[in-house]
Order: sequence, then C-alpha cells, then structure tokens
Amino acid sequence: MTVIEANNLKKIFGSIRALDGITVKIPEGMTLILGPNGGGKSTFLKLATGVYRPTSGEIKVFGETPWNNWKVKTRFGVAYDPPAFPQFVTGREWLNLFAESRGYGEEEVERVAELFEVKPFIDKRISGYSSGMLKRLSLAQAFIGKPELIFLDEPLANIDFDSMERVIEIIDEMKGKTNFVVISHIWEPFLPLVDWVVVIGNGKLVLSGKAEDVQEEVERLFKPKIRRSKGKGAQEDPSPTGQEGQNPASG
Ligand SMILES: Nc1ncnc2c1ncn2[C@@H]1O[C@H](COP(=O)(O)OP(=O)(O)OP(=O)(O)O)[C@@H](O)[C@H]1O
Repeated sequence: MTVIEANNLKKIFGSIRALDGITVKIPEGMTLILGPNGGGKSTFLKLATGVYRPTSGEIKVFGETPWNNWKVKTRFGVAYDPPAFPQFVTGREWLNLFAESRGYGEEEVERVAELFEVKPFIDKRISGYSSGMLKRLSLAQAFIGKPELIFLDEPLANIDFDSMERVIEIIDEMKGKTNFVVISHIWEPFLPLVDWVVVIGNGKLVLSGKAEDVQEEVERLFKPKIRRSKGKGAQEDPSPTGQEGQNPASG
C-alpha cells in the first residue's frame, strides 16, 4: 500500500526552488529520506504534514491532501527539526494539551514521557530545556496515541548515545504496526530497520527504491570519507592518551 504519493510537487520560496517537481510513491513500512543540506527534505516533510501548501503539483498522505485537512493530520505524529514549542509552559502542560486535542488523557502522556525519558524535566518550563531535552520532548509528542504514521526529522540530532539507542529500539519495536518516515543525516544506525530509501537533492528526486536495492548507492553517496591531513604536526597513529612515546606499558 502507498502511504505518501507526490506528483510533480513544487514548493517555491521567492527565488528558491526548494522542491522542483518531485514525483514519488512511499510505501508502507519504514522510509529513510536522505540528501545534502538545503536539498529539500524538510520542505517535503512540511508539505506532507500540511504545514506548507504546495506551490503546484500535489502530495497525498493516506490518499488525502494534508493542507487544511485536520482529519488526516490526526492520523500521523510529527517531530520537526529544530523542535518548536511555546516557551512558557511546562513539558507536561504541552503534552497534556496536545494529547487532549487528539482524544488522549494523562496516562498517554505518562507513557510517552517514560518512553523518551522526559520525566526528569517534564515539570520544568520549556524555556529552560537544553537542545537534547527539546528533541526528546518533540519525539514524545510525535508518538502520542501510537499513530499509524510517524514523521521524524533528524531524530538523533542533539541526543546522547544512550538516547540514540533508545530511539532506534523504540522504532524497531513499533515497526510493522506503525509506518515511519525519517529524515536523518545519521542514517547508518537506521539501515537494519529501513524498507525504503528516498534521496532528495537540489529540490529533485535523486533516487527512490527498496533499501536492499539502493544500499550500495546510498553508501557511495553518503558515507563520510574523512581523510586526515598528513601535514606538519599530524600523527599517523596517536595513542588514546595523546602521549606519544610515553606508553607506560612500553616502559
Ligand atoms: N520557509 C522558508 N522560506 C524560505 N526558504 C526556505 C524555507 N524553508 C526552506 N527554504 C529553503 O529551501 C531549500 C530547501 O530547504 P530544506 O530545509 O527543505 O532542506 P533540507 O534538505 O531539509 O536541508 P538540511 O539537511 O540542511 O536540513 C533551502 O534552500 C532553504 O533555504
């Protein structure tokens, strides 16, 4: 089944062609959207979630146009990047309000707060949250009510390693019951879970295909090739302590 379908989708901001005619079908399961900075990934997500209206063309989620469509919006959860919240309420107040708008109560807020370890700071005002806390709050919000589809924009950004593992585990546990569309520059941890990959660059569709079929291409395009300079002062093989030639084990 197709979950998201775009036909010649365009979004233009003044002179910027953020999306320049994307035609793609995203099937059920977990989809990873990749691409260079400024390529149009977040714009695609905001069109899919009804934040933006297409300049031309169309996008459909569950067969419906998300712009101005409150009903279809209740069928998915979203965590945007960067997360945006009102500043002068607490995390709990915000999550309660959001849950209530979807017909859920405080128990559901407790569940997602537990899931993403938001509880230690849930009663503090959001204005005092660190970027990692904001990210965890945004993830908790996206999972309220176990929606049929969850969009996550950079879910691993700004969170510590333990939280990263947790996010991957949670998605793994929910896979099969929930569809995921994830944008992430840190994509390797997701590879074992991914069914479909979409690459958007320069406002255009670069590729779209089954994860197993495009994995090599994705690695070729996005695997970081970091070369260290061998110039003056560079060390071939630094010791973990940084004390070259003073390894206590060597005497
Ligand atoms: N609201 C906006 N107003 C004007 N220009 C915008 C707006 N949103 C995005 N853009 C521009 O559209 C282009 C695509 O941006 P977008 O955020 O979709 O890219 P991205 O692939 O998500 O990038 P990144 O990996 O850096 O997050 C960029 O040139 C960006 O500056």
